[in-house]
Amino acid sequence: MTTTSTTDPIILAEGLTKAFGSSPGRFRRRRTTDGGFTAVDGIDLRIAPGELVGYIGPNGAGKSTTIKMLTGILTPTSGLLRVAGFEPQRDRVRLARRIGVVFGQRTTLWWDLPLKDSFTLLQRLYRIPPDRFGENLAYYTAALDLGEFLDRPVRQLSLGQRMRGDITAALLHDPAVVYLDEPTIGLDVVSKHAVREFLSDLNQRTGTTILLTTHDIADIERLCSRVVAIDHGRVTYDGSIDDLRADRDLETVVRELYLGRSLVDTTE
Ligand SMILES: Nc1ncnc2c1ncn2[C@@H]1O[C@H](COP(=O)(O)OP(=O)(O)OP(=O)(O)O)[C@@H](O)[C@H]1O
Repeated sequence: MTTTSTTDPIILAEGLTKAFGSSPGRFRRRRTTDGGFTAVDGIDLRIAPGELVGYIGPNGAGKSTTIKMLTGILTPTSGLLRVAGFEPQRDRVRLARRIGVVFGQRTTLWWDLPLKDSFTLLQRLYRIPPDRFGENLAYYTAALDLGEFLDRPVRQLSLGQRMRGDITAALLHDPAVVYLDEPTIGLDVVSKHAVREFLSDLNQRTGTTILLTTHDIADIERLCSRVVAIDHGRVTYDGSIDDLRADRDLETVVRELYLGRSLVDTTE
């Protein structure tokens, strides 16, 4: 018998902090007299396998910095961090097999190569077995309607086509956790809808854990049963959008979440 349960978090952060421009432990406030800056300021987060969580807040709140720590790109200044049982910055290579990342404002695809060649390179990089790769590529080609531009160089793709390519690239190796940083930014209404429906289906079909950063409240409404809002590097709300909507209209919810006011303790 084991004491571990299926509800053990797949993402666990305790007191997660990232300060730029100075040494660990020197920050008590976000801006410091020596010009340093605390982008993420003691975040606690527990995300269970299979959750689809919206991670939102105003510009500069610290969302991308958090995601960069969750992938191992940035090293936390202090605090505890585990993703799929790994310490991201120490186990970056092993963790890479368990996570997928999409940065909506950038592509991870090879610009001059046909889209399908990027996928083949990723197969080699992640050592995806040929059968599995074939199945996944066929699935995503159909689900995201990639067929007509698989042979086109990435630089010739529209934003919506490129985004669908990036999402596929992040999923070909069957990651347990996917971070999506603004996956619908700049897309037209139809493409946004297609991406949302795809993500919802992915989450339900495979149980992939998804952490989604977005400024589009429709993404949150359609996809996320739970929202974590941050501002000035601190969590201001962690709960369901329905709880917020019980006594507020949507416009007020959006304003409060994106202005970063604390919805937890309104006496502040
Ligand atoms: N390498 C860095 N050095 C110094 N400051 C940084 C660095 N990276 C980010 N910051 C600062 O940390 C703060 C948080 O940035 P971050 O990119 O995490 O915000 P964000 O919530 O993702 O914002 P947005 O919604 O605009 O993408 C910002 O004020 C940013 O200027």
